[in-house]
Amino acid sequence: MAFSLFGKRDKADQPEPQEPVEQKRGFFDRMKQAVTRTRESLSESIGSVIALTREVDESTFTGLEPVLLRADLGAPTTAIVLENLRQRALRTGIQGGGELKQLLKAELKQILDGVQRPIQHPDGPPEVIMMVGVNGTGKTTTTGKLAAMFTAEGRSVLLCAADTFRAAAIEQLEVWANRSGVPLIKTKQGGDPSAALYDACTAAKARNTDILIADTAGRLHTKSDLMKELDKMRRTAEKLVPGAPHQTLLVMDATTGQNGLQQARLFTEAARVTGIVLTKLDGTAKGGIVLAIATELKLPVVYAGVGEKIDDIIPFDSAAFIDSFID
Ligand SMILES: Nc1nc2c(ncn2[C@@H]2O[C@H](COP(=O)(O)OP(=O)(O)OP(=O)(O)O)[C@@H](O)[C@H]2O)c(=O)[nH]1
Repeated sequence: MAFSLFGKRDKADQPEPQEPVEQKRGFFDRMKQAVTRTRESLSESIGSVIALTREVDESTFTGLEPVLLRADLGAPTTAIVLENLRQRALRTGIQGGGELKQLLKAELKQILDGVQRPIQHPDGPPEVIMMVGVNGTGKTTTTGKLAAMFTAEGRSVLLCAADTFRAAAIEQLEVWANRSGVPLIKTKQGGDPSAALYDACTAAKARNTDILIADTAGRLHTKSDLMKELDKMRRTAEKLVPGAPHQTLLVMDATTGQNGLQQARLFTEAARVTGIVLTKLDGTAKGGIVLAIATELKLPVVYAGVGEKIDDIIPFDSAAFIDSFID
């Protein structure tokens, strides 16, 4: 197995390419842009708590609680953050609000870092990635964006239209495939998604394709026949490619907040999810859901969707997120 961060794949005989400084800067700026709404609302409310803070005491934490809840950290995560902050504040004997803000940032970053883990890539191609999730979260769009991103990084990509349920999904993916110039394996609407995946795995092996991404139909964890279908897809991939699917990415819509989290919790248990893609981060003031995902799902956010265009996806970086989240 080759290990690396941020979805970068290192070929055994090549030194791992460093992420260019400008590219990192670009990701940082785009993250900052994407969480503008969350930051603005948070900064204002944290600002007013801090303005009242001559000395950090219990009233400071009481003041912070609704602020974190409004940013959608959720009750359990907010309670953990405040308790840890209280302990840290006691230990370090901090005084003013400025120091408190730095401690809060450190606390939040630690939560995110705690669930980050290197992506385990297979020793040889193809790497199989399955996109799963409830309806309308952005699976097809994200599949298209990832295809473009990997292609731009010099990897060969094959797409599999395994969403044979939604009428327009195959055509939609075809449009994305054409945009980034990658081949697509599809079957007709209503066809067996596992059969499409079987063909795609066979083709990816024969063509020595680096990455195969399968877009699957939106489903609820409560639909047991559809969850079984996902399981069948997994088994089909595994039969043809050792260790496949190497990544199962749950696509979550950031704008659905705590409701989405509840669905995701049950989904991750059933579908062996390895990481989260958080879409529509650009459209919400509730970016704190990232922290709730870390504490409650114990899964890393691997990519963030920050718009509807083909390049509106960024590898998730906890430092960039926290710096963008709290000014
Ligand atoms: N603003 C914004 N919109 C997004 C993002 N990702 C996806 N969308 C939009 O979300 C809508 C749904 O996206 P799809 O990719 O069709 O969702 P899906 O999960 O494949 O849908 P089903 O197959 O029905 O489950 C589309 O209008 C996308 O343009 C994002 O990161 N930001």
